[in-house]
Amino acid sequence: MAEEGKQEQKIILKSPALLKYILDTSCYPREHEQLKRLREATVEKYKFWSIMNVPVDEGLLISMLLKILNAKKALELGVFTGYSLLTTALALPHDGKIIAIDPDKEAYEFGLPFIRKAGVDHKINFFHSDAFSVLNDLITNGNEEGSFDFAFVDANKDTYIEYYELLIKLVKVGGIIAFDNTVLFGSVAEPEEMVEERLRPSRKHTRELNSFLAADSRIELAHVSTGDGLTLCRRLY
Ligand SMILES: C[S@@+](CC[C@H](N)C(=O)[O-])C[C@H]1O[C@@H](n2cnc3c(N)ncnc32)[C@H](O)[C@@H]1O
Repeated sequence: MAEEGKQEQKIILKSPALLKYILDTSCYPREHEQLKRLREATVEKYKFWSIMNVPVDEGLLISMLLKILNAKKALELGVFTGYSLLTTALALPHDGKIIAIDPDKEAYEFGLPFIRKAGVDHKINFFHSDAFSVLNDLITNGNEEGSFDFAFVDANKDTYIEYYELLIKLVKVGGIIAFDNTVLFGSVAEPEEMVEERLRPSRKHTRELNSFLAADSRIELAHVSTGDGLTLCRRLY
């Protein structure tokens, strides 16, 4: 299927066949019906750009992580059509809350009917905005420091370190900040001249982020080989 082919481009496993095996055996059969419909509708409308949706294996991991954390309050930076947002909304309890931020309202509204059908839209507060201003506002005017269990960052790569400095204040001690695309199609490990020119700025920012996080004593770190790379940062103090 076309959408499976797209996810295979994110492979960091031994072979595309191995990823297909994992997706077919353990992931697609476990995918919530509305997530599957949202994923298929996104492929239909956005074609190549549907690759921006978080892949199914990563979604299942995020869902389990949220439940292990007993998370009630989450932040999401970069919503697009809402695959990771719906994943998060399904994993939080009935009274859970998510602040979701994206300057692209049209893509969010495209995914909203699937979120509504899943019965979890009441948990979401969508901000049609750049993430930086909302995060600053939550700190300065919202008195929200130390109140979030989980933050998922899947937005513009050039300001991930700036987002991190705000998010480390907003998540509680023991809470998790998760950064997506931290291997960036494998480009982080390739010499710059081998990387497509359009990817080079994001590759540079992602490499800087990875080194920065690895050296930061405020967090416990796990760089997880799923999807396009998922870095989990658990706030220690
Ligand atoms: C990779 S997509 C997010 C995919 C989404 N997590 C999913 O699973 O479907 C990246 C999104 O980041 C958004 N974005 C770009 N700049 C942003 C910013 N400054 N603040 C918040 N979101 C931003 C884009 O509009 C785009 O929808």
